Amino acid sequence: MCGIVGIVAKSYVNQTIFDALTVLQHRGQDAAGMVTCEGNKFFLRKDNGLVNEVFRTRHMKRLVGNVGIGHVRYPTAGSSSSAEAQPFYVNSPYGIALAHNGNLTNAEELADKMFRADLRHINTTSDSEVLLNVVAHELQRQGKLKPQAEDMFEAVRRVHERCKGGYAAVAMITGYGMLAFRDPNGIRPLTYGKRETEQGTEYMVASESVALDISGFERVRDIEPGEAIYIDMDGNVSTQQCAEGTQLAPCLFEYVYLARPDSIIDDVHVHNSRMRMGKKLAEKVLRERPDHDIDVIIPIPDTSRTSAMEMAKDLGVMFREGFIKNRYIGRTFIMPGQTQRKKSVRRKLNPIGMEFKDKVVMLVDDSIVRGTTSSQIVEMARDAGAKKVYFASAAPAVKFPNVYGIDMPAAEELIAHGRTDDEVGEEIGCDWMIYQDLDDLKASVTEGNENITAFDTCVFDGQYVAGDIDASYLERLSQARNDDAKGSDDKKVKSNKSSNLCSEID
Ligand SMILES: O=P(O)(O)OC[C@H]1O[C@H](OP(=O)(O)OP(=O)(O)O)[C@H](O)[C@@H]1O
Ligand SMILES: NC(=O)CC[C@H](N)C(=O)O
Ligand SMILES: [Mg+2]
Repeated sequence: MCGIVGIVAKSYVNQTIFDALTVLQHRGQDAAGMVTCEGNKFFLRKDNGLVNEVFRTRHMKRLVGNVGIGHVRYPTAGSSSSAEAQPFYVNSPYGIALAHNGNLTNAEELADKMFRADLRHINTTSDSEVLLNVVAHELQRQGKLKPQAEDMFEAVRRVHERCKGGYAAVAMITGYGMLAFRDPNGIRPLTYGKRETEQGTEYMVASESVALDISGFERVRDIEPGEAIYIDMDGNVSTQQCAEGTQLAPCLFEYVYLARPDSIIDDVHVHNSRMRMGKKLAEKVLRERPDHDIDVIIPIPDTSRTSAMEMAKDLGVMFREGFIKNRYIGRTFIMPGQTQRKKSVRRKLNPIGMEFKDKVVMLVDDSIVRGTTSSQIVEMARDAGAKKVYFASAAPAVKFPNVYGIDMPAAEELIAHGRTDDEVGEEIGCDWMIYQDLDDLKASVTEGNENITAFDTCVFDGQYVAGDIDASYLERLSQARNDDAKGSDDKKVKSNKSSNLCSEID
C-alpha cells in the first residue's frame, strides 16, 4: 500500500508533489521519491526515509518541470534497499519513469520471460521494476516515434494481459505525457482531479483523494478497474477501458486501516465507512451480551478512533481517550521488522491511569494483525488498574497472507491464524474478545456505494480475488518474506546504493 501521485501542470510541480506525498505518508514510511520532467530531461531524487527527510531544499530546487510523479514506499517485494525506492526509470523507449502501488503475483515469471524473450535486464528484486519494463516493452512494440493516446492504451491492454495481482501505477513518458492505470479488479485505489489556473487546467492522479484536497484539486472520479488515463504535456486528457471482464473489488483493508479517513475511495467516504463499522460492532456487542457491564470505550490511536466513537454512542457508554499517542512516532504496523514494531508500540502509546482505574474497559482497535499492539495495550490497561479488559476489533480476524500490496506474507505471523476468536483473546490476555463479522464489514462499505459488489477479502477468508494464488505460491512467499528472512536480506543489501540512469540528485 504505497502512495503514488502524478501531476501535469502549467508551472513547476515539485512543491505540489512534495505536499501530496506528505499526506500520503501513512501509506509508506520506508522510502520516498520524485521524478520531474522538463523538456526531454528527467530529474530524480529518491532515497530511504520519510518525505521531509528525503527532499531537502537543494533537491527541491533541482526538481524542475511542469510534469512529475512521486512515491512513498512500504515494501511488499524485494528488499528495503534505497535501490528499490521509487519511481523507477528506464531509458528506452522514450525515457519512462514509473511509480507503483500494489504487488504483482507473477513478477518472477515475468522477469524471467523478460530476460529470455524481451531481452530486458531487471536490476533489482522489485516487482515494480518488472512492471515498468513490461510497460516499456509494450510501448516499444507500438514502434511509434510520436506515441499518441491510443498507443498508450494499447500498451496498457497488453500490460493487463501479462501482469497479475494488484497494481495502481503512474508513469511519465519523456516529452509526451503521463499515463496512469489500475488493475482489472481495482484492488488498489486510484483517483484523479483537476485544478483551474490562469494558465489553464492542471491534473493530478493519486492513491487517495486527500492528496487532491490539500492542493486545491477538485476530485473528478476514481479510475475504474482496468481503465487507463493519459494526459499529454499540453493537458489533453483521454481515458479508456483497457481490460476485459473487469470487476470493482477494492481491498477491504483500505477502508479498515490503510487509507486516511478524510479520503474518498471508489465513491465511499472512508470516515463514514469506519463509523458504520463502529455501529455494527455495537450491534454485535448487544447481540452477544445485552447486559454487558462496559464502563468506558477507549480507542487505540489513531485509526480506530472513528469506529470507537460511534460504537460508544450506540452503546450509550462513555468514550474516553485513555492512550496518548506520541505524535513523532509513525505507524507501527508498516514498520519493517518485528523488533522495531514491538518497541514502537510502547514508545508510541502511553496510558492515562485515571481512565482505567477500577473500570471495565472495552479497548477498540481497527484490526489485529500480528497482535503486536493489542498484547501490549491489554497489559498497559491492566497495569493502569482496569477491573476487566475487553477487546473489540472493527475488522474480522486476520488469518491469511496478503499478496496484493500489504506486507502480510506469512500466515504463521498472524495471531489469529489457526486460532478461534476466544483463543486470540486468551493470547492477548483480555477477558472478552469480539471481532466484527465479515458481512458487516462489507456492508459498512457497500452502504456507501452499492455498485461495489465484490471485495478483495483475502486476509479474512483466504479468497484471492485475482484468482492467481495457490498453496505453493503462498509457501514461497512465506519463505522469502517472513520476518526472519527479511532481516537477513536487509543486511545483505544495506550497501547496495541506488544506481539510476537519469539525472539523480544527491
Ligand atoms: O496487530 P498488529 O500487528 O499490532 O497490527 C494492528 C495495529 O497496527 C495498526 O496501527 P498503527 O500503529 O500501524 O497505525 P495507526 O496509528 O494508524 O493506528 C492498526 O491500527 C492496529 O492498531
Ligand atoms: N506497498 C506497495 O504498494 C509496494 C509496491 C512494490 N511492490 C514495492 O515493494 O515497492
Ligand atoms: Mg493502530
